[in-house]
Amino acid sequence: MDGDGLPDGRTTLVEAQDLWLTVPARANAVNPRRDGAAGHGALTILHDVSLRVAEGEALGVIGPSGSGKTSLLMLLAGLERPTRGMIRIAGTTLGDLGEDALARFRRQTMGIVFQSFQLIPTMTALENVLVPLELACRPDGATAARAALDAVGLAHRLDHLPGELSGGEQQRVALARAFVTRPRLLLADEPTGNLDSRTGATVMDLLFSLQRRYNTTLILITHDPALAARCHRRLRVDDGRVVADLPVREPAS
Ligand SMILES: Nc1ncnc2c1ncn2[C@@H]1O[C@H](COP(=O)(O)OP(=O)(O)OP(=O)(O)O)[C@@H](O)[C@H]1O
Repeated sequence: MDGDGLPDGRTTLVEAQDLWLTVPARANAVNPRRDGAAGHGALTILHDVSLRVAEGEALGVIGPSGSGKTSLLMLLAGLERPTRGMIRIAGTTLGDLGEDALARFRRQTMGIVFQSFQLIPTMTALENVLVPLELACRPDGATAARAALDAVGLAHRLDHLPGELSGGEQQRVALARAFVTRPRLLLADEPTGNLDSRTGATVMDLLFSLQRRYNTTLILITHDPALAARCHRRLRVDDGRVVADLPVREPAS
């Protein structure tokens, strides 16, 4: 079984329980919080965070700068390990996996979109989108990558390097790369943060349309209240804690 049932019959895809993230004090320069939770001078970035996200749900994560949103996303992606607590995604407990198994699980289950696009600069758009397909040993890789770039309106830019594309185009390549393996979970960290508002709106229309088309579970970090309002639910984080979990609502279109 993939996950527990929620009261309304939906399946839980992502579950986090009592997550703490603590780092040595000297590593933190921006928002030090010294509560000694993990020894003298340790900084606790996340405190006792729990959440559940249903399959197909879009969750917006909002909160002030430095409140811990990206740190939470890094834990959910398995790119960082929590100091305490449990994360279960699609029935798999991340803490049970070693690094190789975790990387494999991440490739099979998740797509990640970053504010800074994170494309490989020496590879063309097509080659960038091919990377996750090749790692998954997909024999139809080239066809799938072309179709994914077509779906984001970039069929005519397959052979261009990221440096030859605009910011919005680069983020569309990143979306194609994230969705090409049809991940069950898409993690997006301020995907429009480096784009002007008009380009950002186009990228987000595309992201939500792909999310709905594939029934992808979405966890979206955003500073933009209008984007958060397009999600089914909003989680407000402040000072490393979840301070509000605003209930399911009809998302704005
Ligand atoms: N590896 C680390 N070592 C030390 N401090 C860290 C580390 N990662 C994050 N922090 C600190 O944890 C706090 C939360 O950072 P995080 O990037 O999660 O916040 P955020 O809510 O995403 O902020 P923003 O909206 O500005 O991107 C910040 O004070 C940051 O400096």
